[in-house]
Amino acid sequence: MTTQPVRWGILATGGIAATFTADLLDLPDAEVVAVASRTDASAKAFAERFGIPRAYGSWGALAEDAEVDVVYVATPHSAHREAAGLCLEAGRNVLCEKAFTLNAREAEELVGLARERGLFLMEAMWMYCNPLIRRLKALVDDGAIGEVRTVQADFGLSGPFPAAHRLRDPAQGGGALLDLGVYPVSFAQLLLGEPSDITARAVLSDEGVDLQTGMLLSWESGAHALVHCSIIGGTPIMASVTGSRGRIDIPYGFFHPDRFVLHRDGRDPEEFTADPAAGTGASLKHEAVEVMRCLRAGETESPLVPLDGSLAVMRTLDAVRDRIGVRYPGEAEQAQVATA
Ligand SMILES: NC(=O)C1=CN([C@@H]2O[C@H](COP(=O)(O)OP(=O)(O)OC[C@H]3O[C@@H](n4cnc5c(N)ncnc54)[C@H](OP(=O)(O)O)[C@@H]3O)[C@@H](O)[C@H]2O)C=CC1
Ligand SMILES: O=C1CO[C@H](CO)[C@@H](O)[C@@H]1O
Repeated sequence: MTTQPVRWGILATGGIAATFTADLLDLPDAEVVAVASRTDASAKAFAERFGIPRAYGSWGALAEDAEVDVVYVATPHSAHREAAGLCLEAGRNVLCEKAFTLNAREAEELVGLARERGLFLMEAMWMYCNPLIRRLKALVDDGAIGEVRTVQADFGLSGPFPAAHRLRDPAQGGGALLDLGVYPVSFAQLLLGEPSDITARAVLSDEGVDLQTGMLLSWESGAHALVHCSIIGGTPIMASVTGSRGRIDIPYGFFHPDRFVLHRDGRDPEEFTADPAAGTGASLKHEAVEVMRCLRAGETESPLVPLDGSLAVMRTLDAVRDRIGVRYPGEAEQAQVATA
């Protein structure tokens, strides 16, 4: 039996759009049929580079393309709501880059749209689709280290990122938290769910984005997560999960691992490594494969990256930003509308 390829549309032509498109083109059951940009020139250049048949100079034109099965939204965070919303309203399924949106309110709107229309929507939290992260979660859920007491995870890059870079620009949802902190927070919440208490401290830039943020997330069980992110310092980018009967350590690059070590109390350490046949940990193919599996199975949500999980992460990021005093342009007005 032959499988019809899933027809992808790419919305935006920046760094991750190119990486993801290259990975898609390597999958035999995926086809990239269209790309959209804010400008015709950029859409055409991207289409030529990757051999994509249709190039649109507007997001709306891609959203209206009924020959597209799913759109990958790869804009800066500030535009996820608008771009993904346009696509959902026009009847397209959507894979939307992390952080899912600027804030939980926007995320709820997208989830509402998708659920009302019976369309597929997923945050591109590729870490959750990584085979070793899935293995780690299964081990923890099966009690391999007992009851989880502490999660530690960090993601810091030294840059330097110039003031014009999206990571420093409030108008693009810049800062360490939404771009990098979303990984350690999502890691902790994968294992422990939504925290009941949140403490955070940050150093802010002159533009008002967080340069580095330290967070202590707490759960009623007594579990803690110590989480850190930075765009002014290259941290180890490691994670560990400590339980009542052992610990799991993930080395550098914890959010796309090729290896981790399980220490069960009283036993020799056990090493888990990626199956090379399944692709490297750093591949974005794992999430693309999951999206296509869901579409073929008629599932509108991925069990690996559930929408309620993405909403819970956005609520945590909102709470952290509330503690550290980061607000993005337009958010003050949104809050007034919401409470009016
Ligand atoms: N999964 C992963 O490993 C990674 C995920 N990401 C996520 O992907 C998203 C994009 O990041 P990245 O590709 O690094 O960003 P880039 O700045 O490289 O690209 C973003 C693209 O979005 C489009 N765009 C739409 N609106 C704007 C705007 N207001 N200002 C600037 N560009 C805009 C532009 O494309 P055009 O000119 O065609 O309109 C631009 O090229 C972010 O959400 C980020 O968190 C980023 C890196 C890695
Ligand atoms: O999601 C991401 C993964 O890592 C990148 C850097 O290495 C980040 O900039 C990015 O946004």
